[in-house]
Amino acid sequence: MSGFFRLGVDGRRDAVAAATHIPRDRFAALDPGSLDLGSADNLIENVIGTLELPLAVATNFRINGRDFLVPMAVEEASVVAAASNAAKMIRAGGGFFARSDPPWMIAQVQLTAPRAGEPAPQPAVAAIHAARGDLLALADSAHPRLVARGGGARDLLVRVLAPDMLVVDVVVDCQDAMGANLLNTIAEVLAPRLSDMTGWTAGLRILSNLADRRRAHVTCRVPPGALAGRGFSGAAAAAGIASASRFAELDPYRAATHNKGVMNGVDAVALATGQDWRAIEAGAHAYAGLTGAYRPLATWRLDPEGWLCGAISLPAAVGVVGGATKVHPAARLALEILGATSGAELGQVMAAVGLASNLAALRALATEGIQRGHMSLHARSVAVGAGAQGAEVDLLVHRLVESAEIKHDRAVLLLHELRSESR
Ligand SMILES: CC(C)(COP(=O)([O-])OP(=O)([O-])OC[C@H]1O[C@@H](n2cnc3c(N)ncnc32)[C@H](O)[C@@H]1OP(=O)([O-])[O-])[C@@H](O)C(=O)NCCC(=O)NCCSC(=O)C[C@@](C)(O)CC(=O)[O-]
Ligand SMILES: NC(=O)C1=CN([C@@H]2O[C@H](COP(=O)(O)OP(=O)(O)OC[C@H]3O[C@@H](n4cnc5c(N)ncnc54)[C@H](OP(=O)(O)O)[C@@H]3O)[C@@H](O)[C@H]2O)C=CC1
Repeated sequence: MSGFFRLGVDGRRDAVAAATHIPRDRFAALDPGSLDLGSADNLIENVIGTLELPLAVATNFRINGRDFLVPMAVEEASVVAAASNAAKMIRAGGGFFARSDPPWMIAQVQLTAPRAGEPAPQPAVAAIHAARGDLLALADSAHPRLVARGGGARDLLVRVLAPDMLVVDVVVDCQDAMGANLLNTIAEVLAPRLSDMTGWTAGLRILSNLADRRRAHVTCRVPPGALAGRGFSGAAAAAGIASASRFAELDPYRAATHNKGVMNGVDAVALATGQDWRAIEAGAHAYAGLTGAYRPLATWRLDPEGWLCGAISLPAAVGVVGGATKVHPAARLALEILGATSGAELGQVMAAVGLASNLAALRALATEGIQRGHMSLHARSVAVGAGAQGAEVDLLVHRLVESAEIKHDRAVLLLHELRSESR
């Protein structure tokens, strides 16, 4: 869908409707105000309105040989352009290759010693291990329909965190749901039994957002020619990107920014498709720090032929059922446009968009710098913020980019000049 961005909003809706076979009139779900106040009032508490964000579609994504139009909701200019841009380069190498771990999440029950100063965790640990089968069956009894769908409790581990504190981790296959509510129920069902059998006190009963058993793994291989740009060769860009990856692997200060670039894409897909983005953020950063040092989520290497090879593993606690996926009309349509049929596939798309977002940013940073591409698109929101309307927006953007000072005060001044000239 080359040139998709040059169409107007209506033209883009026509193109997406034609590509997805979703009836054109359904796109009204993306009109302003489609989340009515009554529904909003039922989604959260103390509602006084709704907050709208632009919803866009990223192009060029081919994952495991299948084409996706990827809905993204974000307030930052250039994020969608960057993802589409990098996906086009990656497509030149055959696209993204993705696989998923099983949809396993962890429910935690905290247990504390009955009497301070007399800790003896071993008998409690032994009692829990001995009852493993019964405890897994009890967990399954909380969700018979999940078990019927092929999900349910898979494993149970006991870890001694301190002489007077244990945690029981129950691994649960939650199929196509994000799983938080499912797992919290299981933790609450197990807690009294664990307490009875050990004599220890049950504390917190909640899922863990470190979804490291449920990762999406995505790789890609990009021919250097696809990375060439204004005034730089593909080989130079590829080498610069591999070096940028090493920088992030060696320095947590850089890794944080590197991962911000990854999350530009991941969060935008999460928001558009009605996911719990706080859970995804928490999981991603906890995973990035799991080895003790904070690490980049996506890495890049040159292979012997000089192609650029990228890889990402992302905890993917996402679902195509439950949460807000059925309540928010725009999220519902976004999921339909994406056409992901399972939570695992949605996680793979998110990881692919994270990898693409990272590639676009690193390519710009390692060559011409971020400002040309990013700031020229950011200039549009600066122009609107300064009060430009209709045809004034393009004219003001042009002048702002020419002035190389894309700032609010400058935009107000240039808009004033523009209006005086046309009087
Ligand atoms: C901004 C571009 C894409 C321009 O890139 P360009 O070279 O001017 O683009 P092009 O005209 O050659 O077009 C190439 C493709 O890009 C897409 N594209 C191109 N323009 C548009 C547009 N207006 N709207 C939508 N899509 C666009 C589109 O897919 C197009 O293909 P086509 O449709 O022509 O076949 C490029 O410079 C770029 O990728 N820059 C990176 C920008 C970026 O990473 N932004 C994120 C914000 S910065 C940040 O938050 C993170 C950071 C940087 O700190 C992370 C880090 O440090 O690692
Ligand atoms: N720390 C955190 O991250 C926390 C997050 N949350 C919130 O929890 C919500 C997510 O919890 P979650 O349990 O996913 O959501 P829900 O409870 O909304 O939905 C899951 C339910 O969907 C039904 N279902 C239908 N089809 C399937 C399928 N194919 N696979 C799996 N389940 C299916 C199941 O119910 P049935 O079997 O009865 O049909 C299942 O219990 C989010 O809103 C999140 O914000 C809440 C607390 C803490």
